[in-house]
Amino acid sequence: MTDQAIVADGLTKRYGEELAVSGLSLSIPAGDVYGFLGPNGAGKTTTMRMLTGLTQPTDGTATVAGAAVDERPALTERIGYLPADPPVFDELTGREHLRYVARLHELPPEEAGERIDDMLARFDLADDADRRVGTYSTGMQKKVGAIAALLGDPEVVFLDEPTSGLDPRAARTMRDTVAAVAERDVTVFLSSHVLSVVDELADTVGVIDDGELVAEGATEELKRRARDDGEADLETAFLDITEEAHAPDERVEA
Ligand SMILES: Nc1ncnc2c1ncn2[C@@H]1O[C@H](COP(=O)(O)OP(=O)(O)OP(=O)(O)O)[C@@H](O)[C@H]1O
Repeated sequence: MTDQAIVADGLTKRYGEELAVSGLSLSIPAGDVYGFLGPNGAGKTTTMRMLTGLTQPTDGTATVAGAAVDERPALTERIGYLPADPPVFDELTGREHLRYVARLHELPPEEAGERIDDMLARFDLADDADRRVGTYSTGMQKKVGAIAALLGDPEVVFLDEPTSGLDPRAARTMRDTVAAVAERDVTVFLSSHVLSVVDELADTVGVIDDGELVAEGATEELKRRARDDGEADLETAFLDITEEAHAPDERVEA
């Protein structure tokens, strides 16, 4: 794996007239936890869909874990993706769904079985593993999606709102799991509106607004930039950055 786990150069996505992501360039070192923040509609999910090969960029290029995002087989082998609303097969049980994902990653069945049992127990899903996913609550489906994203031992994992819909204990488990994954030098691209989660986990934060990256830096540095009185927090930094991005440009008005 190269030193940079995620490299994007001028990544752009246009939906008709709508410019969802505009000339986004990223260079994220391997092993980093990168918090990707932005207001509703800023372009976070669109960026993640481009970086995971699910949506083709209108312009620009990107490489994730050494695979170009249009090299689907090589890319999907090396990455995991937990979308905000993970797709699940209603007719399968939780365990069957995860076995299917393990087969896609060509995990040996015995190893897959052990890993699935371990993750189901960790997420307190063991007792429900043999029930149809269609009968699961939103939070239970999110847990299955998270296990599926991590099952193939990805080099880079994309997590869109990983704690939303989870009860406090499950949210804690999710945060601990992400921290443990990051300890193993997996690169984590984490998008969440829950800034305490990003603050806890992210080494670096990037802020996207109206499709453009408007700030990027070490989490602590971004917080310090927001306040110089020692009361720095990520929420203040986020509000300042996104307000500035929308402030009328006086030079243009003059
Ligand atoms: N399939 C699509 N067709 C048309 N427009 C789209 C499509 N997907 C996203 N968009 C538009 O692209 C922009 C960015 O959307 P995106 O879902 O990437 O935002 P987001 O930052 O993930 O927002 P949120 O925080 O609300 O989830 C929005 O204006 C959205 O309406």
